[in-house]
Amino acid sequence: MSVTTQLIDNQWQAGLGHDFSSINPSNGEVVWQGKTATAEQVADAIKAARSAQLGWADMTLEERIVILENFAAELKEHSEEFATIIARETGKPLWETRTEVGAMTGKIAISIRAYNERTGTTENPMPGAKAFIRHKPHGVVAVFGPYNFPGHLPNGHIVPAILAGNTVVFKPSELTPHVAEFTLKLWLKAGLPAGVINLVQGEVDTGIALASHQDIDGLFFTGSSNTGHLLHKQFAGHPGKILALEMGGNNPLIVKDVADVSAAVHDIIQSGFITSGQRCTCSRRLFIENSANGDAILEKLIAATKQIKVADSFSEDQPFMGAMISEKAALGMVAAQQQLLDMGATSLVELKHLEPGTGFVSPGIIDVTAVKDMPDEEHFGPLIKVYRYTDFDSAINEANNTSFGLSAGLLSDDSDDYQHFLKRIRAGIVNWNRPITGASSAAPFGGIGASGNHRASAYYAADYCAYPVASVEAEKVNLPQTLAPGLIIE
Ligand SMILES: NC(=O)C1=CN([C@@H]2O[C@H](COP(=O)(O)OP(=O)(O)OC[C@H]3O[C@@H](n4cnc5c(N)ncnc54)[C@H](O)[C@@H]3O)[C@@H](O)[C@H]2O)C=CC1
Ligand SMILES: O=C(O)CCC(=O)N[C@@H](CCC(=O)O)C(=O)O
Repeated sequence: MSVTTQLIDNQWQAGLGHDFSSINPSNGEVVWQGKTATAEQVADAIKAARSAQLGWADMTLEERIVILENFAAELKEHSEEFATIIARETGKPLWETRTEVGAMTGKIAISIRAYNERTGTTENPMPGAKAFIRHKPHGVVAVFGPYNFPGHLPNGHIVPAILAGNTVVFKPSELTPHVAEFTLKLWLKAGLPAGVINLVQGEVDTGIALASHQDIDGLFFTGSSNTGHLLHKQFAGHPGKILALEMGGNNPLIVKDVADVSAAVHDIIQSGFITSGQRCTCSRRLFIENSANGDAILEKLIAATKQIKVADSFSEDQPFMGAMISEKAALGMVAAQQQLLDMGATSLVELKHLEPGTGFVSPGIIDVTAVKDMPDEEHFGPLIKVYRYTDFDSAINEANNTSFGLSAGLLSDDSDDYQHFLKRIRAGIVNWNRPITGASSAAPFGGIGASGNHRASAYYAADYCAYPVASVEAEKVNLPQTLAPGLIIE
């Protein structure tokens, strides 16, 4: 049972709520056990963040950067241990969790650049005074993280938030408590002052206690669209609080006239099946032309999909896909596939639950061209839904026929096609002849519609971590040479 579950004011505490645990989805082993934070512990964490905030913001930017860079050094030093913890708790292959730790490390330098470029201080001369634009932190912000990148995605909110002078109460996914605990241990080694990042762990009730607390100034969320919508409703009537929502997608990838069929198949697989389909950017809908080229791509895709290696995170011969996050998630994908089959879809490669008690599934492809009234749902796993099309514009229209708008892509050798697509497609990430996953931290990252609330993360996270302050300043009060008409001051 972990007694280092909650970190409040740099003091580790056991939770005082109920038991919860995390399970390695590759083999059912219990990875971590602890108790949830109660509403009182959440309130204590917010109080600690509030007490620390002014002191933290009063430090110079350079002083805060030293702590952040120490954290990057700790990540580097403990990278293998950390990648192993992420792999055990999520089921992702080790090669992939190593890249997750790398992305966390890279986030520090990128956030510093973004802070200076997007929210730094600018000074402009004006007659008898100076005009300044500065940025100030909001205060205490809550950060909510998802399970699929339990290190990297919360880090994408936490690093820019504290860099800007905010303090944080972090509520990770209940499926990945060990990753969160290890992250905070590294922050402590980095010399983080008390109260700057507080960790509260638990399930939905802990999340509700944090999100609904009066004394937070904002909430940065990465997670499902359903939860994001609940939070958005909860924040209605609080225009003074900042809410950044990074949610899911029902992302389309259109393929049209490509000479290199193998390259197209590679990009389709990277888009649809990486992380066992558990990336918000994964393509869920694949549009393939009714043509000889389309047939060749589909045939090769089916053959390559059947050969995708699915195995344990630590297999010597590393797999492309590990287990999904849980057996429940795996069975959910089998049920989603069955629902589509019942609606008239045709299975091209069956997604199968591979081993009872684990999250292992094989990747699936299903042709949904004949299905009327397709549900506009994010199926968060390795199932590609194929739509055959004859007319490019109708494919683009159908690609846009979703309430989401996170990522979208076109595979085509014709640049005119891409210009046509780029103008019409509605999404925050639009790629051409590249996978639609693997977005860069050095670019804005966010979607439109049900995918977000116009507060893009990654490079633009700086924008929601601080508010602008415009000032006109002069060293002394000066009487203007010319007074306004009708004004006499003697
Ligand atoms: N747009 C983006 O940047 C990304 C979006 N995602 C999305 O995240 C989802 C997968 O992550 P999950 O962990 O399943 O998301 P989730 O929405 O279930 O959980 C996210 C966080 O919210 C908390 N939570 C859940 N219900 C809550 C409530 N009623 N009140 C307050 N807190 C609550 C959870 O405990 C967790 O900490 C997928 O839909 C995926 O598309 C994942 C990665 C990136
Ligand atoms: O937040 C960033 O620094 C960049 C965005 C990012 O890392 N996106 C990844 C994973 C997001 C997800 O789907 O869970 C990606 O686009 O693959």
